[in-house]
Amino acid sequence: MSGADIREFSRPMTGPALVPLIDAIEAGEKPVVAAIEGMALGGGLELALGCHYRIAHSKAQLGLPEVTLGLIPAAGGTQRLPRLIGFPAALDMIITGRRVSAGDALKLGIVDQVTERNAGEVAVAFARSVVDCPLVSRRLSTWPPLCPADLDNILQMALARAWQRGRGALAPVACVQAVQAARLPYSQGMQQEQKLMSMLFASPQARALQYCFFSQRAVGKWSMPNGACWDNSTARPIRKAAVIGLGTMGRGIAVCLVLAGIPVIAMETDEKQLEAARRVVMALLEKEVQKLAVGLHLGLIHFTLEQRYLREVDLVIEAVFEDLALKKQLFAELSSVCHPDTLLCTNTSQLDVDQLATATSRPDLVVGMHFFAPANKIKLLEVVFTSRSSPEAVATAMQLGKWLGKVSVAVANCPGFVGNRMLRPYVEQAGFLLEEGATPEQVDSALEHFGLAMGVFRMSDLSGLDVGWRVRKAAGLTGPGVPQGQLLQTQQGYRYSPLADLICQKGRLGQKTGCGWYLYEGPGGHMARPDPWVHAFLEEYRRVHGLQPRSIGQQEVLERCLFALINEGFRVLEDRIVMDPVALDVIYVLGYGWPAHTGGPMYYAGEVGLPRVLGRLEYYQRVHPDIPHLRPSALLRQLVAKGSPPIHKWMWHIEEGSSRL
Ligand SMILES: CCC[C@H](O)CC(=O)SCCNC(=O)CCNC(=O)[C@H](O)C(C)(C)COP(=O)([O-])OP(=O)([O-])OC[C@H]1O[C@@H](n2cnc3c(N)ncnc32)[C@H](O)[C@@H]1OP(=O)([O-])[O-]
Repeated sequence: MSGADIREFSRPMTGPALVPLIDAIEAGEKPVVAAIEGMALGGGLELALGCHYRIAHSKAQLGLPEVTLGLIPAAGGTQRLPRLIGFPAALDMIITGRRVSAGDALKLGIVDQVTERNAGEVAVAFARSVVDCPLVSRRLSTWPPLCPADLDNILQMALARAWQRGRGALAPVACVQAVQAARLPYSQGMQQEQKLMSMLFASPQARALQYCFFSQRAVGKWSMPNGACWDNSTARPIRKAAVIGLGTMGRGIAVCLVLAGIPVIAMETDEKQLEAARRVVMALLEKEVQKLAVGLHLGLIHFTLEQRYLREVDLVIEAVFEDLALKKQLFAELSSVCHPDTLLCTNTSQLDVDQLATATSRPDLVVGMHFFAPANKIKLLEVVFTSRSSPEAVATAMQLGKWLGKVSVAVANCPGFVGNRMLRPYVEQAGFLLEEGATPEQVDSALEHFGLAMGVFRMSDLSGLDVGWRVRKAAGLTGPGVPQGQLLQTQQGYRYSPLADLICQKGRLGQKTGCGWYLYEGPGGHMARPDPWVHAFLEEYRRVHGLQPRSIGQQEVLERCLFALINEGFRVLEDRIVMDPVALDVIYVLGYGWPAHTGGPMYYAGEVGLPRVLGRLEYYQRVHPDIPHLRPSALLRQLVAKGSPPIHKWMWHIEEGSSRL
């Protein structure tokens, strides 16, 4: 049972109230045994906690995921679970919303028995065996709370962890407060639980998180401009796959495939790189085997230097060095080496998938599968289709993503696809703010205070400043033939900040070199500290170029960076790169650390108010007429003119607009 019907949250709840129902079961004189066959989540687990005994099938999963919906368990879970398994374990489950396996639930004491047989049948037999046993000790709400001596410290640490998990998110903090009330008598604790739930239930954050829940499922119902979509396209079975290029991304992708039980040919051209990859991949798999406690055939993966093994695979994912010529050459080779029906996928994050398709004899079987680092952790997968990609190829890549535990989002091929395309104006504004007087830490703290997992400069240092540098060189924006560091340098007619290029030229590439926008404890360090060298560098740059620094507030940082990103999102919709704005929100929440409790960039724009977003962009565009990314998109203007319809109606206006053309 997956808990309360989330769809009911936006309308009056129907059916019997759960709390009195569970209390009545618990108080009853007949032993009630919960049989947990599949999922016991949220209200489902809370109902089971009100029963006197719990039997779970070995494949069952249990959890209280309410926090992921901006809520708290509100049918006694915050009061019964700490009594049953203690405060630390209960806090961990409730603050994270994570699911536990039946085996772990047995170890924790949540269930009384785990069975490989039909849980219902076992529960009936169990009920018969306890029919004469007294129930008084089985009523959790009557148990005294198990208050450890250091409970205050445990709660303080839980509060700090709750805050760290989602800066600005209300629900994790409320979870701690509700569990804290389990030190009181049950009825008083329940009053606190209900009070906190009432505060959260109608909150904008709860609505935003529930929007995220449904959005991540809606993107599975993908469609393409040519009318192909999820329910008229058939995915092919993937009996064996290959990963070519075993750098960081290739290794993560190979791990994903093996964990999904798909045999993998892991291929490199360099012996040393192959051996290094073998060691890393096998270590990652060993770790997953221990963590997941599942049987895994490590023999599923075969490391090789030889292309001949590629003949037997159904799908190839290349993750070689991000160089177009190299990838085109590889795709041309794959055309002749692989079986004619083999899908050829690229993990490129920036390069033109259409050009790769052209390099093959099967452009219809070429799609992008853009994983996000670390590939075996980040749930997002951008499936990039070209105008020639067949619906079957897209359906297969989307399906494979799901098998790998990813949320696959189908996007049309364009520079940067969706995530990186929207990121460009965001990063660009951050650079301009440095020129105008801000420091990297001022910009980052404003963005992180908003809730982003990492500010733009910390994120750049993590991924490596040379990544963006290579892209700008390829775009002809910088490099040996391009004049460097001139006043508000214009490139291709628009304002361009050379700051990142100048930093890279100094060999400051971020964490990997021990310095970038920040200073680290050494190459590979992670502790970002403000760097006096960067401050002096910025002051000198402004002096040389006659730039009068000014104090820049958090509001301007957020508006310039986030609204520029949102504006590009509207352009992505105008260009029909995706067919639904929820796709942009899913991409940013899952792939770029956008705070889920605000719904995602496009949902957030609706919450802020489209007229305000438009007005602020118009203001900044007047102040900075040489920055086209600040020019409000036509769709944003159109939506405001139409009275700012809700997000699920935006695409209708695009259809309406394009049908008028
Ligand atoms: C009084 C308060 C009591 C309590 O404390 C509050 C709660 O219980 S709060 C609730 C706490 N419970 C949770 O937070 C559990 C939320 N659910 C999940 O975590 C996963 O769905 C689950 C793990 C159950 C299955 O994963 P999977 O196998 O990958 O499958 P899937 O995920 O693709 O879902 C298939 C379809 O079912 C839909 N749907 C699913 N659950 C719900 C729901 N509760 N409601 C409505 N719909 C739901 C889902 O939208 C999708 O619809 P569609 O139209 O086909 O796209």
